[in-house]
Amino acid sequence: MCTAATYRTKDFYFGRTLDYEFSYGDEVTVTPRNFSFSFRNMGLMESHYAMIGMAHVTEGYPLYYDAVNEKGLGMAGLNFVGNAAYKEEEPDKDNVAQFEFIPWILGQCATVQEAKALLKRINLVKTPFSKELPLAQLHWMMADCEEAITVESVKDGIKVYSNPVGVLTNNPPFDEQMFQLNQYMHISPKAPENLFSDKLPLYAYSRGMGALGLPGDLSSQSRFVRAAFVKMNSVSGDSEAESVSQFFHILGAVDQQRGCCEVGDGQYEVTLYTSCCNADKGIYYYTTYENHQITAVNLYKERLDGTQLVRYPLIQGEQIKMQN
Ligand SMILES: C[C@H](CCC(=O)NCCS(=O)(=O)O)[C@H]1CC[C@H]2[C@@H]3[C@H](O)C[C@@H]4C[C@H](O)CC[C@]4(C)[C@H]3C[C@H](O)[C@]12C
Repeated sequence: MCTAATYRTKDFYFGRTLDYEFSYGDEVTVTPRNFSFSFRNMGLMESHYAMIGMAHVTEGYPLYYDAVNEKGLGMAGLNFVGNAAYKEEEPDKDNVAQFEFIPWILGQCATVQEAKALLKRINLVKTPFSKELPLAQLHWMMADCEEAITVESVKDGIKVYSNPVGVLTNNPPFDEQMFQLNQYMHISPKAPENLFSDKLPLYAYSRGMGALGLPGDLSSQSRFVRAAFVKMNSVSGDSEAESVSQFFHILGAVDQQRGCCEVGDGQYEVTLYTSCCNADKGIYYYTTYENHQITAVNLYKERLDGTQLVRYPLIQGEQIKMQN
């Protein structure tokens, strides 16, 4: 399971948790403006916006899981197993493979509005990257500082939903996830009043009782509700440190600990990494399951007009600061 979220203070932040039972070999990867993307059906894109994000790089290609471009547009792919459907190529459409979707959009669009225009012509095709890396069944959140949308390629075609919460998890489809929020509209950060019966002396015996009923499990619907509640009620200062700290706290609400989500054969899904990108400043912050210290890579410290990928393997292992 995974959860993606946006957050706005003075700057705009976009990030996600990536939850899985193994890593493909993830690296913070900068794609400079003149790296040549060769699209399977759409030809070469020789110059484009620069981007930074988490990717598995193979055969010289950045297979992005999530990224933000130099214009502050962010995009993340999350599992959508059983619902994602990719198509055969169609004439008069932009036939883009699932693994090309992030470079296709972030390479050319500065805003969600521009992405929406491209999405009108898109057909996500079922071309796999390779035999070893078959199609990933995903849906995506795209966001800039103004708005967020969810994009799903399903049996009926491409669905584009406005995402007023700025949160995405996995199944079910996004419209159903949103509908479920209706079930939780009584939940509040404030202390509850006794509406149960004025004939009973009920009272709030503990802090936090306004959120009684907020689901605590790891299912994707429950994580959606929990992340939405935490994000929508989030309060923080607007400095960089306070904003980044708060962002990691928001996604901390849906963190997965080893042992709690068994996926078979003694294997457990865990939060392999959590990212938070300052989309205005191009700084990609991350923590990993093994390393809680926040590490960061700055897009603008690289030569943005370059042609070669710049790759940063994740720093692993707890970095514990001894105080005495
Ligand atoms: C496993 C990741 C999604 C994590 C997630 O949503 N887990 C939830 C599990 S579940 O709902 O509860 O089943 C996805 C997100 C991005 C995916 C990767 C990216 O799409 C890039 C390439 C795409 C290739 O087709 C496959 C390898 C791959 C490198 C993908 C491997 C894997 O499917 C990734 C890493």
